[in-house]
Amino acid sequence: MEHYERLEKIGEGASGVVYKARDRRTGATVAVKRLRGGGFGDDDGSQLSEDLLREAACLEACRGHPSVVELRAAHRDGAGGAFLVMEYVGPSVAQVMRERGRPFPEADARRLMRQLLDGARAMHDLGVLHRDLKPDNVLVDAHGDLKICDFGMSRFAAGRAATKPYTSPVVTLWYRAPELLLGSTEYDARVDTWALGCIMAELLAGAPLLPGRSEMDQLNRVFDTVGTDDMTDWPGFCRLPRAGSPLCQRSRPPSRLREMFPSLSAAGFDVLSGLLACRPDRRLSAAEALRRPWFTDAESPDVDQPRSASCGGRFTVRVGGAADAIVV
Ligand SMILES: Nc1ncnc2c1ncn2[C@@H]1O[C@H](COP(=O)(O)OP(=O)(O)OP(=O)(O)O)[C@@H](O)[C@H]1O
Repeated sequence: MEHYERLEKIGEGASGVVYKARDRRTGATVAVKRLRGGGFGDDDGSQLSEDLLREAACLEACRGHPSVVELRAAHRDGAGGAFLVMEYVGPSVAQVMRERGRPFPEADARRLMRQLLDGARAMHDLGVLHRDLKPDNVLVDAHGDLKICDFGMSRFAAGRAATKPYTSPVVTLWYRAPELLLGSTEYDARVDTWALGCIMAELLAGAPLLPGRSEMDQLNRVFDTVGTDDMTDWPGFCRLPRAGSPLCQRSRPPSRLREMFPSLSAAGFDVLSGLLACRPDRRLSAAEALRRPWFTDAESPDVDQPRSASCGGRFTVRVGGAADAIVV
């Protein structure tokens, strides 16, 4: 890690500490994530963990997409420290929203959601599930564009053994899809699109949509907000570990979502309610959401277009740059 001069700490979470740093060779400002237990000047000799390998592999798969933070390198040092070097982006959406203190107008929310959905569509096409989308894990660059970060919970969906269940719980509570709250271990990319629905609501309202205090409180809030009609007639429902919970038996009023967002256009509400469909098989995928009129009929297409021409196949727009010393 002698190539990087550590500047200030910019974040800390469950999996590691993130520092702003300067690449001594190029002068570029980068973000260095040190896996908890690794070292950045204070090595404790731990091994590069499986988690870091997975995070680096998922980031590398998505590298080059403008809505995904760019991985520059993954390092192991002699002492067993483990680091991810990324482009330095800027503050998180969570920080920006806290400082801003008011909701985003619908046109801005649409521009931001287009970028997030475009990134999600690309990662899902590549078989990557993020599994921890939330405003803290979306960064805002100097142009006001968004980049998804923190692939610490991510994994590849493709190629898994059919018998191997996914981990549950994943996703920070407030953004956790109902099937996860009900204990599903056979979920898919729609857990990410639920989280994106929660983020969309937060951009439009200026406050979290479903700030639960416990898993059961979270489930209660989900059902009280979007109703249960569509969930309980889902064929997979009765196989969910918590389907027998009294919370699922209680009768609920229909969805309150529309009354919570009265000034949102019909096209905007179509996307919001589609992302927040309780039943996962009726929830919009990222690709489907991007085909809805809210995006396709945008009034100002010239200023509201995605930053890459296409995210199918390899998105070549920003591929390049120095993927130096990838050691994964
Ligand atoms: N490339 C980057 N550029 C700028 N800031 C970053 C970058 N990567 C991470 N950060 C900052 O560091 C914080 C923590 O990073 P990250 O989410 O990857 O760590 P974590 O340990 O997995 O956190 P958590 O447990 O909260 O999910 C982010 O919320 C963000 O504020």
